[in-house]
Amino acid sequence: MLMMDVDNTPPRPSAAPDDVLIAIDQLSKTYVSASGAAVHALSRISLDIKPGEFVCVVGPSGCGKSTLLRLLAGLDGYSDGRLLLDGEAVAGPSRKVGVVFQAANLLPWMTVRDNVRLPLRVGGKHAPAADRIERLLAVTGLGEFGDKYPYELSGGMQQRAGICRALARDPEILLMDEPFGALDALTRERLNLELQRIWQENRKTILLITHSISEAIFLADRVIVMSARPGRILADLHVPIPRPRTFDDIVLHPDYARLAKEVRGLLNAQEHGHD
Ligand SMILES: Nc1ncnc2c1ncn2[C@@H]1O[C@H](COP(=O)(O)OP(=O)(O)OP(=O)(O)O)[C@@H](O)[C@H]1O
Repeated sequence: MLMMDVDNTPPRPSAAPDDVLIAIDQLSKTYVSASGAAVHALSRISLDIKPGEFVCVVGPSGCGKSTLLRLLAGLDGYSDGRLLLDGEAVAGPSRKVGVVFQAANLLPWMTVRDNVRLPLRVGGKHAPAADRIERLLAVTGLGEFGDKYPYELSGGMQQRAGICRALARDPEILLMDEPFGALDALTRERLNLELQRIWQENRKTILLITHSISEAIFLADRVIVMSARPGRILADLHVPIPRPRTFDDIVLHPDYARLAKEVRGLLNAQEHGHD
């Protein structure tokens, strides 16, 4: 008998394998509420994300999606488990990571260009790559708006500026928490198309949280479905639909219908679990 036929599965190595950029291993997070009660937000989440993958996370409200993103961004500490970015334990915010939240949070007294440039200045780079900033503005349709102030922009444009700012330092990983949640449906679809294009051009690794099943399937290589709190992973669904995708085409795709039904079924079961 060949030795390799024997099932002696090795223990998980301490560093993630080369083809894993984000390694989440048995990750748990418990908050202590103002009244002193323990709030179990995440329970033993395990998930590996490869470089260049586009992963969308859906789940019921309060299931710990934003918590997961904050832990990945190094903005909060975890209670148990392991969290590695590029083989290194997350111990705080990293230059490898850009974050986009639901509100663009642009500084109102700075122009769009200065807002986008801000992470480079804060990061101590004295000669921010002007070309790069201009290219980012152009790619996101803000080429003509660099000198404007945030109040002069629509909500969708502000959100695009927020994406530019997150990309300014050329991070390997982009974490997006409901980035288009506050926008009208058409603007949201347009920005989904733009994000698809930006991702295809740059191949960042993206983890995006959304409440929209169609947005998740449209954008993702994988859709992760989380349970009600404490958040666990219920399903990790591969989206085999070729890119570039359009909304008109994708809704007619049999895999779209199959995946949407599966995700909806899982989420509905969670809602009923609360009854
Ligand atoms: N700082 C905190 N202190 C105590 N509890 C918290 C804290 N932050 C979040 N929680 C709780 O942890 C749970 C998960 O919150 P989180 O914001 O991660 O959920 P979510 O899935 O992103 O929700 P939503 O979809 O509504 O944005 C919730 O019950 C929330 O009340």
